[in-house]
This record gives sequence, C-alpha cells and structure tokens, in this order.
Amino acid sequence: MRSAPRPAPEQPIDSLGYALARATELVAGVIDGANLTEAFERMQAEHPEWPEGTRGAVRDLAWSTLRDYGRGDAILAHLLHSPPPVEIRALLLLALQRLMQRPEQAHTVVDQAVGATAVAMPGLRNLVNGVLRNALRRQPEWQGWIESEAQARHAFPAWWVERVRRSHPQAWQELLAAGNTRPPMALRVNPCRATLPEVEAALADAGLECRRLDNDALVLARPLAVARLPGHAEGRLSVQDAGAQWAARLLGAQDGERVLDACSAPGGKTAHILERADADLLALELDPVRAGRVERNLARLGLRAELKVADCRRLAAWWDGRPFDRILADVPCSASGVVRRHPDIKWLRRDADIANFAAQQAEILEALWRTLAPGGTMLYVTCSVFDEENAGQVARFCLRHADAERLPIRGNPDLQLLPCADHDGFYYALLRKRP
Ligand SMILES: C[S@@+](CC[C@H](N)C(=O)[O-])C[C@H]1O[C@@H](n2cnc3c(N)ncnc32)[C@H](O)[C@@H]1O
Repeated sequence: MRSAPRPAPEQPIDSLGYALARATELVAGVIDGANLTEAFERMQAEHPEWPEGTRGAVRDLAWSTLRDYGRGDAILAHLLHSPPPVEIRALLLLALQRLMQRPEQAHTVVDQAVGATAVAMPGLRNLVNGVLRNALRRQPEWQGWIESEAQARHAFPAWWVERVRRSHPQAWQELLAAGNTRPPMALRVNPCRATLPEVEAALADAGLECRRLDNDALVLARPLAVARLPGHAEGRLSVQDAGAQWAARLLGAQDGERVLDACSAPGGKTAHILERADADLLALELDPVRAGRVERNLARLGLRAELKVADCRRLAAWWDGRPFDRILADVPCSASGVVRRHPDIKWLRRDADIANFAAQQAEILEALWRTLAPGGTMLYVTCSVFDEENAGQVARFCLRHADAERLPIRGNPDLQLLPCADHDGFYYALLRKRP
C-alpha cells in the first residue's frame, strides 16, 4: 500500500495540474496494489477544504484512467523505451486519458502534466514533456495500437474477457462495453419517513431530474454529491443501485419473521428489508469497521436490528440455535458486476481469485443452510457476472442438498441482471428448504 506523504502540489486547487497531481497518487497507488475507493476516501478526509469541483475532477480523472488502463498502457508501450517510476507512469496514463477524452485541450493537458511533474519529481519534467509531445505527434497511430491487443480493445485483462465470453456467449461484448461506462446513481425511498411522490417532488424542487423504475428505484439523470440530496441526512432516502433494490423485494420478509442478513455491510439491503417489514433481523458482518457503517446507516434511517461482528461460517460464534425464516446471503464475490464503480478491481484481481471466491461462497452457503428453518427461504446474491459464482454455484449447491428447492424469479430459475444504463450487474437465486 502506498503511504509515503507526497509534497503538496503548488498549483491552484482548481487547476487541472492540481487534479492531475492528486489523481497521480491514486493511480500510482492502484498500480502498487492499493484499493482505489479507500485511498480516495482517505485523501478526501485529508482535504476537507476541497471544493466539490476539485473532488469531482480528481475522482473523474483517476476513475476514467483506470477504466481505460488497458488502452493507455498499450499506447505507452509504443512510446517508452524503459519503465519509468510508477508516479510518472501514472501521470502519463492520466494525461493520455485526458487527451483521448478532450483532444481539443492537447496543449493545456501537456503543460499541466509537465507542471505537475515539476512539483513532484522535477528531474523527470523533460521525460514527461517528451513522451506526451511524441504521443501527440503519433496520435493517428493510437487506434491501431489499441485494436491490436484484446486487453486494450476491451479495456479488460484477457482472462476477464475470456470469462465474460464463457459466462455470456450472446452478450459478452455489450457486457464488457457497459463495464467501461459511467455508472448511474439511484435512490431508494424510505417509506417510514417519506412517500415516493414526496421525494420525487423534493428532487424536482432542487432541480434534480430522475426517473422511476418498476421496482420504485429512482435513477438520477446526473450523479451528484450525496450531501446535496434533499432529505438524505433526514433519512428520507438512501443511495443504492437499482439492481440491488431487488434483494429486499425478492426476499419478501414479513412482519415478525426472524431474518438473517449474513453479510450485511454497509447495510443497504439490511435497511431496505427493515423499511419493508417489521422483522426481527440479525445482521452479521465480518469486518468490524464495515459493521460500523451498518450501524450508522440504520441510525440515519431510524431502523433497528441486532448487529454482530462475526464470520457467518462459524455458527458457534454467533448462532443461538433458533432457525431463521428468511436468510439473505449477499456473499463476498469478484464484484465483476460493479466494475465500472471500482475500476481498480479488474487490474488487481487475478483469474485464480474467482475460484477462491467460489470456495468461500460455497462454505457460506453450507453454514447458513443449517440455520434455515424447514419451509424457510434463502436468497443468494452476488454482484458478479461470472457463472462460477452465480448459476454454477447454485447448481452445485442444489446437487449437494436434496432438501433445496429452487423458487422461480419472475418465471425464470434465477435472475442475472447485467450492467446497463439503469443498474449494475447482480445475480439472484431463491432457495427454499423443503419442510
Ligand atoms: C457484498 S458485501 C454486502 C453488501 C451489503 N449486503 C449491502 O447491501 O450493503 C459482502 C460483505 O460481506 C462481508 N463478509 C465477507 N465474508 C464474510 C463472512 N464470512 N461472514 C460475514 N461477513 C462476511 C464483507 O466484509 C462485506 O462487507
């Protein structure tokens, strides 16, 4: 993990050079193996003075550069004779990304990138200047360089492309393309505090356009800072992807039922279950820091659950032996369905990680099944688009458990949502334990 403090950039806080310097730290951190979202959260906490524009610019530069990392990398391979320091590699990738997005700003981008180098690594100013000017001269060749490599063409590692192709032979190209778009921002209304029309009216009054989907998720026309959402602090609404808003509906918990949310943080689905039913809910979470987020989310929304920090596979550590009527198993997974929100993961994950996730998911399913009451239902959820974690996982589980019965979802054996303009990629399967 990258932790060495970097000299504060001297450019004005609202300049492209400043945003490039900060985004360079983030992208270099990911090249070294760091988690992008966590690094950005830390950086924001260190800079409470940042105006929204600066926050947005740093985020946009880092996120879009990592979404397109495979492309920038292919271009750089033709322009560099030896590997530069990681910060310079990151800065060059950012500048190339900006040049692809805004070719009309070519000279500003080069000047600001060179300015950012002058502050952080003055000795490498000439290198950055030379590589970027050469890049501009050779711009007509970029497309050919990108097209000649699968990793650059799709902006995904080759193993990922192969896995998506195997899992979705009909839709793999659209799926990969959707993974490189900007994700939508969707809201969930808390019916304990407001009605849908009230929230829609408040959004309209604030000049925020949105559309309602068939599961009552509100998709905003343009994402914005959470703090600017009217009613968020008061718990009238939450930010939650529209695809994730199927979980509580499909689980269908009723008033008074005993419900387990086995992998609960940050608590979006926990809260949604409780907004829909007065259930006796136990929320488990392995990571104590993330468990704190469940607590804060429920408090903001005025909801209550029992929360335990525990590994859901270790029943002795948390289960009192009373069976659950419904279980939500929103298991840890590759997150391949939400990669456009976390573009670092496609470059940090390895193909072998998927088998490890699948093994962990199987262990979780085995343990939780023992806690489900006969006649009870378990909803298995991932935010993955890989078959091994989804339909393949559930098929293997059903082969091992003669008492497991699949309940259809909207007339199908399961529900695989693929990322699109409305929502992210999710997988849902509903299992009933035969009485
Ligand atoms: C996909 S996220 C859950 C998202 C959450 N359900 C929501 O909608 O906000 C999976 C969560 O499971 C937690 N986790 C991973 N392994 C676990 C385990 N063995 N027992 C309990 N929680 C686990 C992770 O820390 C992570 O917070």
